Amino acid sequence: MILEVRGLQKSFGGLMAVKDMGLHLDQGEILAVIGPNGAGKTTLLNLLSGLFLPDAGQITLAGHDITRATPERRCHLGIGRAFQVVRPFLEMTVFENVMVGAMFGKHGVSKAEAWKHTEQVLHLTGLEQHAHKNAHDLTLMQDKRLEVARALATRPSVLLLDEVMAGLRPNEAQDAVQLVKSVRDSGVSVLFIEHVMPVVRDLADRVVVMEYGSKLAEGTYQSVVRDPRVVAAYLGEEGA
Ligand SMILES: Nc1ncnc2c1ncn2[C@@H]1O[C@H](COP(=O)(O)OP(=O)(O)OP(=O)(O)O)[C@@H](O)[C@H]1O
Repeated sequence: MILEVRGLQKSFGGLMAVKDMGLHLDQGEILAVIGPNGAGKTTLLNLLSGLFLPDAGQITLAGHDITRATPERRCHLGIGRAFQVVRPFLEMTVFENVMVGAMFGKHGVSKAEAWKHTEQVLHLTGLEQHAHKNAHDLTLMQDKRLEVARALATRPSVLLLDEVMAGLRPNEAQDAVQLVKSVRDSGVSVLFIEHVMPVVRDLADRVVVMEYGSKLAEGTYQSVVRDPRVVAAYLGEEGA
């Protein structure tokens, strides 16, 4: 087990966004976190990456308690994150964007090592031929690839993906599925939030369903989509 969450809790004013939440991510696993709007998925990711601190509960990464660590510390310890809204350094090239992460993601990396790692990440993410383009000249799919590449530049052991497929056409989403599988095959465990169900079906080894800040169900894609509690949670959303 690479990542474990126990009894996690986070309120905003009177609203309990995450409530007694628990989950684990195994080494080399791709785990989907799904759930209706407002279920607490993004808040969970923010707690994992250190953007928010929880009111209660514990997060461990490879056995280390990171519950109250800063985002920078978590990055150094091996948590990488890619966002739905991509924010590369627009005036820099693709190569430079990845190089920044490779230089600063871990302590004591030489420029030569960072350069080599950048080349490897660009190869893995299919951006080699675009390495010298400016970041503002990329297509949406290339933007997503760069977002994943920037997260990988910091050499994470766990990659958190926040709806990275949003806005992609179905054939592009399939390319993105292949990209995430290649990332896993390179030794990175992946936890992703996703609303596009075919992507969840094709990508996830296991699915955790959240509702009202807590875990409602977990299992294979086929088992959770047939779970009457999960069906009811999603139908409730449509009826709202
Ligand atoms: N910074 C914040 N301040 C106040 N309330 C917040 C904040 N972040 C989230 N919330 C509230 O917490 C609840 C959970 O939100 P969250 O964004 O985590 O859900 P989600 O499952 O990611 O939803 P979606 O699928 O729509 O992105 C919502 O009711 C939301 O309005």
